[in-house]
Amino acid sequence: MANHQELADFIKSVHINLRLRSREIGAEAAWEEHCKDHQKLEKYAVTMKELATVHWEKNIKIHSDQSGILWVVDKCNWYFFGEGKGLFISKELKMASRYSMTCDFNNVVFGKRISLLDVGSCYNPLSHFPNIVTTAIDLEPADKNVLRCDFLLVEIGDQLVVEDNSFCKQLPKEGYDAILFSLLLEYLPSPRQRFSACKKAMKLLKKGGLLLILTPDSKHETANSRLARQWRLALASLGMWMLTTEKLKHLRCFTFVKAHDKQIIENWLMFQKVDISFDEAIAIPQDKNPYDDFNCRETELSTSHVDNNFMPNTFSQIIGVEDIFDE
Ligand SMILES: C[S@@+](CC[C@H](N)C(=O)[O-])C[C@H]1O[C@@H](n2cnc3c(N)ncnc32)[C@H](O)[C@@H]1O
Repeated sequence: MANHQELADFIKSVHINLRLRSREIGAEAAWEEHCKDHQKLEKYAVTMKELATVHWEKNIKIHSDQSGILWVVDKCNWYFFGEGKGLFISKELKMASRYSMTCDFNNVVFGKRISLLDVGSCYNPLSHFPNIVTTAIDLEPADKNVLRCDFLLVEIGDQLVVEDNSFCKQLPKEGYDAILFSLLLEYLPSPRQRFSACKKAMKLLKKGGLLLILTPDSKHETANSRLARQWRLALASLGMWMLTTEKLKHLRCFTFVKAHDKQIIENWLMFQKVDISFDEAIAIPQDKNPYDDFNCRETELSTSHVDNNFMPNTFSQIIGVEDIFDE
């Protein structure tokens, strides 16, 4: 078994190589090249699974109330079976009345178990929770229950289409109660690709459905608040309200809800100061990192401060829930 640092270095080197390559030849071409490197993708999958299940698992046992995965389960239970959904509906109604509009919630029905699409799942960590039925997809699955799929390319249609070799060809439109992007967006090298992933999530979610985003952030509560605001506006332009944002020690966790009526959120957006194009707005601090200290292209690297945020784990305390509608 490799040690934690070796595994972490390899993961970071893959992310950084992809970002640097994307600067050289453009994000689309770099992505295509990356996806053809099956050996690297396979090594990434095995490494990520080992990091999470062997090394991070130990910490989860000590801090069981603070793991990223348990945060997701907790948030889903709060939203679908606790007060979250009702809270959201009353807020959206209040917002509708501000614009003299009405909002119809009759077509929103969720079952007793949450259907959740885990994008970039790696090893399907949510498979053991009784309230959640997962569809787990990944570029390179690390578990037999994960479907092979490039979320950026997958088609959207009437139903889930899986080919013989567990290749997911199509996902169902408005087919999911919840979608999870756990450490997914920063893997994608450009803001446009991240925006396009969020756009796809919007199409796949039911109205009133939940998009949960976990992204590495080890800085203090407000350090990345400008970026967080950009994300909020970009997601709003797609028709999703930011419901909560919580800063854990190494993570920022967001929940967004697909609006029941897109017109209401469009009205809200008209009154916001928007100084960036939405498809460039899902930026991350690493986009501006020159990586001057990144000399070795494959397995070894001198550590980058920003990318260290990804490591070593996904825990810490929850320190607050923001009210979405109060500026
Ligand atoms: C940093 S790992 C996170 C794994 C897991 N979600 C977690 O939180 O521990 C990112 C994962 O996203 C997958 N991924 C990246 N881009 C993807 C895409 N376009 N479609 C599907 N999976 C993708 C990678 O293969 C990798 O397994």
